[in-house]
Amino acid sequence: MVLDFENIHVQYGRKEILHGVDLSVEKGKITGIVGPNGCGKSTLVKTVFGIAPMKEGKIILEGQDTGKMTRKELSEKLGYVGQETACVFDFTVEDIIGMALYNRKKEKTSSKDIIRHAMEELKITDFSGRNIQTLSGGERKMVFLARAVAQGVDTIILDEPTNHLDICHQLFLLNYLKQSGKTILIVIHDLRLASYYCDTLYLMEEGRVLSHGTPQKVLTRDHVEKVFGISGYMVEREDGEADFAIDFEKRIEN
Ligand SMILES: Nc1ncnc2c1ncn2[C@@H]1O[C@H](COP(=O)(O)OP(=O)(O)OP(=O)(O)O)[C@@H](O)[C@H]1O
Repeated sequence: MVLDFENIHVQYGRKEILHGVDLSVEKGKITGIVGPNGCGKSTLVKTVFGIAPMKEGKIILEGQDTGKMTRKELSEKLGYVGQETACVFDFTVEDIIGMALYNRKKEKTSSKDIIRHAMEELKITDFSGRNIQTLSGGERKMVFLARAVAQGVDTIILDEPTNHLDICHQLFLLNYLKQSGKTILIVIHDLRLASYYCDTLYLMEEGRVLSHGTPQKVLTRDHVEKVFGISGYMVEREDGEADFAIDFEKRIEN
C-alpha cells in the first residue's frame, strides 16, 4: 500500500470526531471516501498534513511515518486539493500553479514549461494571466488541480474535487485522474460517480468506517439506506458496466 491510515482518532474539544479509522490506499488505484455530511471525511484526509490534530494513530506514506516527515518531504510525495479555493490576494493563475514548484528538485524543464504543461493537461490555457479572484468557483478548482499536477507527485488527495464543476468538467477530471495512473484518494459525494470511477470505496458513518471494498460490496441497498436514509443500490447496465440507481420517490423512515 502507498498510504495507510492506522487507527486514527481525532478530537475537537471534548468531542471525538474520528473513532479509530483504518484506511489503505493502493498504488495506481482510485480510493474513494463516501459518507454523509459531518461524518469525518475531510477531517480524516486533513490528518495527513497535520491540519486536523491526531489524538492517536499513525499514517504511513511509502513506508514512512508522516508524523516524522517535514512538510517539504510530504510535498515531494503528496499532492492535496482541498475544498477551499478562495484567495484574497492578487495572484495570477500561473502564480498559483507555480506554488507547486517549491518542492521540485532542479530539473531540465523550466518552471514556465512545467506550469504551461499542467495548464494544458487540464485544458485551462485560456486562463493564462488571469487574476485568480476573477475566476468562477469551478474555474478556480481547475487551477488548484493544475497546481497538484505541477507538483509532479505520484499520489494526490482530493477533497470533493468535483464540487463547483459542471457535469462535463466532473467527467473530464475523473477520466483524467483515472488515466493518469496516479494513486488517488478522493472524498466524493456523488455515489454514482464514486461507483463508476473508484476501485475501492470506504463508507463512513459518524467517525467510523462502516464498510470498505469494491463499490458493489460497499454500496448495497442496506448500507445506503442505513447511512443516507435513501433508497439506492448498484445495478448492472446492459453493457455490463456497474451503475448506481436511486429510487427518487422512496423515502426511508429511520
Ligand atoms: N476545527 C474544528 N473544530 C471543531 N469541530 C470541527 C472542526 N472541523 C470539523 N469539525 C467537526 O467534525 C465533524 C466532521 O467534519 P468533517 O468536515 O470532517 O465532515 P465531512 O464528512 O467532511 O462533511 P462534509 O461532507 O459536510 O464536508 C463535524 O461535526 C464538524 O462540525
